[in-house]
Amino acid sequence: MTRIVVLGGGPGGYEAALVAAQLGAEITVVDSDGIGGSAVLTDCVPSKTLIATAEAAWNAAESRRLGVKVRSSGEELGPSAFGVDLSRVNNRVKALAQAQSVDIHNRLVTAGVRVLSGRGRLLSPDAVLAECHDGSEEELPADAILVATGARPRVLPDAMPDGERILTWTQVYGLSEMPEHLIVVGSGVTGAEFASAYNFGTNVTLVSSRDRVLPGEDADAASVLENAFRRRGMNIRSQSRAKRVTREGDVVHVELSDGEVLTGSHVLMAVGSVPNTEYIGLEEAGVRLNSGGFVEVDRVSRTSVRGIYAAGDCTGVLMLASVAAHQGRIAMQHALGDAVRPLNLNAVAANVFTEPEIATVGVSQDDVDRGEVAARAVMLPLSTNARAKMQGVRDGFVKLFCLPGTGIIIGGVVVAPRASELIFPVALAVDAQLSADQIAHAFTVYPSMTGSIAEAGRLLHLPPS
Ligand SMILES: Cc1cc2nc3c(=O)[nH]c(=O)nc-3n(C[C@H](O)[C@H](O)[C@H](O)COP(=O)(O)OP(=O)(O)OC[C@H]3O[C@@H](n4cnc5c(N)ncnc54)[C@H](O)[C@@H]3O)c2cc1C
Ligand SMILES: NC(=O)c1ccc[n+]([C@@H]2O[C@H](COP(=O)([O-])OP(=O)(O)OC[C@H]3O[C@@H](n4cnc5c(N)ncnc54)[C@H](O)[C@@H]3O)[C@@H](O)[C@H]2O)c1
Repeated sequence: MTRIVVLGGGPGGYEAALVAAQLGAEITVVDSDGIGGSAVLTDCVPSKTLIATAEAAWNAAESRRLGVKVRSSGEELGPSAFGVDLSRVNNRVKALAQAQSVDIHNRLVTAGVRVLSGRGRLLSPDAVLAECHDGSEEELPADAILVATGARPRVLPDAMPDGERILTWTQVYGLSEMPEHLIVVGSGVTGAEFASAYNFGTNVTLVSSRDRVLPGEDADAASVLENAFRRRGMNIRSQSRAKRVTREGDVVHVELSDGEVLTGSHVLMAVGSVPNTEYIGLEEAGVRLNSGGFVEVDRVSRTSVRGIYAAGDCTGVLMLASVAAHQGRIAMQHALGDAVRPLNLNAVAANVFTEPEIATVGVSQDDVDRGEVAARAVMLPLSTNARAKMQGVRDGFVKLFCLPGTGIIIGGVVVAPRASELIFPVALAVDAQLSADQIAHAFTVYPSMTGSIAEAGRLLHLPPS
């Protein structure tokens, strides 16, 4: 039986373990912080649970625009009528994350995977040492090793988190009361999502080092989001870098690189991640890391050393739970001689869970504008969509990209509430190489937001020449 050892029990590691068990391998997962990894315990699952509360609060507050009022008093409910019990919210967040971790642990054990709680380290390209939390040590011989150790928040030396008022995103769930004034440093996906979630009931200032929020996303989408943020009272400081963060009793000061000092009650540092690739024997085993410390891998998750694979955030390849899981599964399929489809980043769907959400798949407007891809594009604002009007949706659009000659769909963007769900037909079209005409031809429900996706397909139709 092929022996596989996985370092790390996040989506990269646990999804790989499930595939390896199904393919008949003898598999051990060594995980240091809890099965499910950061994705389940500190990052993806907790943040989306927090955002679910923010979304519910916004919908309630906005409901008066649709005619909802308090029955007994006859009063309309404005945003000031709603508050958030952060202690209750965070208890729910932590309980849900823990339960999800237990579920995954049970799935692994049921599938026949051995789970060791502790830290793993490579002794050689074919052996791992597990230093278990119960004080024991075990040497695990391996025919193949998967490194899926993830990443952790980047910490700036002049902005050391104290876990109380200067926080990383893993520490916010310890708060029991809403911050009076939250300063979010960093306007990447993490910063934007937290700024959006707290933009209900809290003063939020977003410090963005670039000229717009979400510099890596579609510029039209980022501009819609920025307008929505400002409309709800968020203070956005563009082209501002945080140089130093200090605490003075109950207040925090954020010194910007132009010398200005912002004062708030709490700071959330969202300035990126660093990979967990140090002190685990990678370089000693000959595994090549890039200048940022990420493990170099090819499209079937092989590292520079035969028999050692890597998956997920420790590789720095599109840091998403879905991509980590995919890389992990591919690694096991390759290691165990199953059929493998190499990773195709052009078909990855991703979503920014802000209000509104921004979902993307395939080529981007930037790729087209830079001339890297030839495409025809169409953008349809949701303001023309009947369902959006009925639902009181103010912001959003659908954008599709197709190849100029064949009309094959190669990418798209949806900005809308629940864009994460609406992007699926576009992702399917990209993966299955459907044409704009095929999208246009499929029935959509009337009225529905997806009607705008089909309409965008119709707008891309070329008349016979
Ligand atoms: C705030 C935030 C929100 C996010 N939201 C989303 C989202 O909505 N959707 C999405 O797709 N992605 C999201 N992501 C990204 C997603 O969380 C990561 O891409 C995902 O966690 C990567 O999975 P992984 O398995 O590589 O690593 P992780 O989930 O980090 O798991 C790695 C595990 O390995 C353990 N480990 C480390 N070193 C060792 C060792 N030596 N031995 C044993 N174990 C070790 C770690 O403790 C951890 O438990 C979010 C990220 C952040 C920061
Ligand atoms: N919904 C999701 O799928 C989701 C959510 C969160 C994160 N993620 C993933 O995690 C990865 C990391 O995202 P991220 O947003 O954590 O990191 P990031 O590196 O993408 O963004 C960090 C931002 O902080 C800025 N910054 C750095 N130092 C600064 C300073 N001193 N002052 C002001 N700004 C500063 C950077 O310029 C950058 O724009 C991404 O690949 C993302 O896709 C995904």
